[in-house]
Amino acid sequence: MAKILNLQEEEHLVNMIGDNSITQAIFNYYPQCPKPDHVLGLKAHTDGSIITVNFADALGLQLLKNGVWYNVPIVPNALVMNIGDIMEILSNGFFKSLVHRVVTNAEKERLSLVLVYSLDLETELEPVSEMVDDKRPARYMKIKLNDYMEKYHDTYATGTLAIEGVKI
Ligand SMILES: O=C(O)CCC(=O)C(=O)O
Ligand SMILES: [Fe+2]
Repeated sequence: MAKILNLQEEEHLVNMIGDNSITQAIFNYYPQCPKPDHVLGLKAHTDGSIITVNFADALGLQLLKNGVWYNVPIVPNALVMNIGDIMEILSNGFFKSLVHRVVTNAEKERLSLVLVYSLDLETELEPVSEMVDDKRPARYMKIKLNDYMEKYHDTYATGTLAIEGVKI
């Protein structure tokens, strides 16, 4: 990703990942649902991660693009990766955190294993300096990851997106 951003210091993003960086493994179980039109498995959100890796056994994950929800297909033995809020902030908005949700299924249950790769909670999050210049000033305010995650959980509960709250 540092290469895509053309960062001089290619290891910069990797070097941000230290001994206290957090990886969460989340196992989601979605039972069969007799009323999939009325019940979501997981409401629309972005992940508060650098990147997220997802492995699921059935359709259900949907992504939002230009106001339209699309099914993420199940490709045998393939992992799905999505960008999270941390990467959107570090890249100064070059990479976008993916809005996604999970719909329920009347026919079958669903299992997913989600790996959420994050940083040390003490990290001061802000766009990396190389992604900021006069033409493209910082689009996200500086915030400690711990404080960001607090906002993230509050906004998740209210159904809004934390990333919107740190945009300048
Ligand atoms: O169950 C899934 O496929 C996605 C779960 C998810 O988006 C999450 O745990 O953040
Ligand atoms: Fe998610």
